[in-house]
Amino acid sequence: MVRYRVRGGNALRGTAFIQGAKNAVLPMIGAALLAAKGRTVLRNVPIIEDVRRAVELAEAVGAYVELHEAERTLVIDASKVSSPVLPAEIARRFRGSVLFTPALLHRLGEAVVEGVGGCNLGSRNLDFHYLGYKRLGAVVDEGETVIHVKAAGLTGATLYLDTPSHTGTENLIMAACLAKGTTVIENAALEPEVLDVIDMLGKMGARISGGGTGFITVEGVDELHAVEHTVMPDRLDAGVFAMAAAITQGELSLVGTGLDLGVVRYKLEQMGVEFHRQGAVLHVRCDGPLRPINIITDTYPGFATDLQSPMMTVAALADGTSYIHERIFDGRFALAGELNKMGANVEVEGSRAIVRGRTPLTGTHVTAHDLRSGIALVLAGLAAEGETVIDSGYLIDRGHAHLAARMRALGADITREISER
Ligand SMILES: CC(=O)N[C@H]1[C@@H](OP(=O)(O)OP(=O)(O)OC[C@H]2O[C@@H](n3ccc(=O)[nH]c3=O)[C@H](O)[C@@H]2O)O[C@H](CO)[C@@H](O)[C@@H]1O
Ligand SMILES: C=C(OP(=O)(O)O)C(=O)O
Repeated sequence: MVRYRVRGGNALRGTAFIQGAKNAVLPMIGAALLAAKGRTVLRNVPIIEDVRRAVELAEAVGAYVELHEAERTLVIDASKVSSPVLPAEIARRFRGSVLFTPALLHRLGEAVVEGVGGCNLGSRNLDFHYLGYKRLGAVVDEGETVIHVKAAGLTGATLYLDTPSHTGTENLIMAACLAKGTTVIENAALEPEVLDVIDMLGKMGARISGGGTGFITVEGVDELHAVEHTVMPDRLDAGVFAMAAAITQGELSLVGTGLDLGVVRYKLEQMGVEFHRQGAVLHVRCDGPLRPINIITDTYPGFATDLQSPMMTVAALADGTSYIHERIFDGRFALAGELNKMGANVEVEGSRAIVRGRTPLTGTHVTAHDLRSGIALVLAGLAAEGETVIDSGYLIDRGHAHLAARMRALGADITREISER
């Protein structure tokens, strides 16, 4: 079992190197399997557990994969993909497994999904994915545990998503790329990671327009070819490091952020955190008390739900009462109980949380219930008095690469341990 141990009180200072985006690299690995010939090269790959699971899953269906960790580079040869089965023991360990379905459908005419994992955040339906496949001509057998999707060939259609699902949009784009004719996806997701995937698919030969507008048009092509692509920076990793500077009264230069932090930056600025861009480097510092904040999570360009938990930690350290409204997931407040064990005062009422700060935080033994509550507890540990022990660190490692080493380089007192239980 992986465990993080954090001793609080150190201000974080220095240069923080931001990793490549988890939520872009996973669909890109799925996209690489669409190329029947050649080798795909992905650069700036974050060395996280989800990528390791995606590599295992790609190998399980017959792809040849090299993960060069030091070079943060993946080489994928999908020419020998031969098994339609996404085995439960790998697929149930991460959400990104759902992104392998379109390639298997196109390459083998079927996909057998033995399970899909991911953070436990309440209901996480896949009905938009399966309804979309059906409208493109696939047959979907939804068994109790195994889902079997079959298609002798897909044909373009007009698709509508009730809400702009992130992986749903990526999956339907990938399904439409090699379908016959034109597909229109209405109410498509606008996330920058989706646009990065569209960029890669375009290089592969796909004909996709409308990315970032909510209405995506895909003209089907006969084949896609292997390409080289550099994964965009992880805006969630960047947000966490910005918050780490804020709550430790530190000063960080974020390198690799590339994109603007958007609403996260504006919210932190409202709390009293200062940002300053110098060319490609984003500086963040805080040397005064934090003000309370109101947050409403939403799809892009709204406040990302994946930063809601880390922001709850920041709010607990602000002087006054903050309000958080979680609108994407119906079970994403597991952090509250753990933060309260450390001395926070967080009250949850349905989809809303009231955070009464500032209360001094004291280190104790806490549990990560999902990736983002895990990293939020690391943040709490950085600002707490004494030692915070966080289990299970595997969940944090699902999405943040070399976290302890990167934070230690900035002055944090944090270790990653492998424990017996
Ligand atoms: C690997 C990946 O990219 N994960 C991200 C992706 O997850 P994921 O793509 O799973 O999230 P979605 O955008 O699909 O889900 C958002 C909401 O829509 C609902 N829904 C979704 C699909 C569907 O077919 N039916 C349905 O009802 C879900 O139950 C959930 O309440 O976007 C989430 C929301 O930004 C992020 O938290 C995750 O980090
Ligand atoms: C919810 C998340 O991930 P996943 O969709 O991979 O479970 C996340 O990254 O916070």
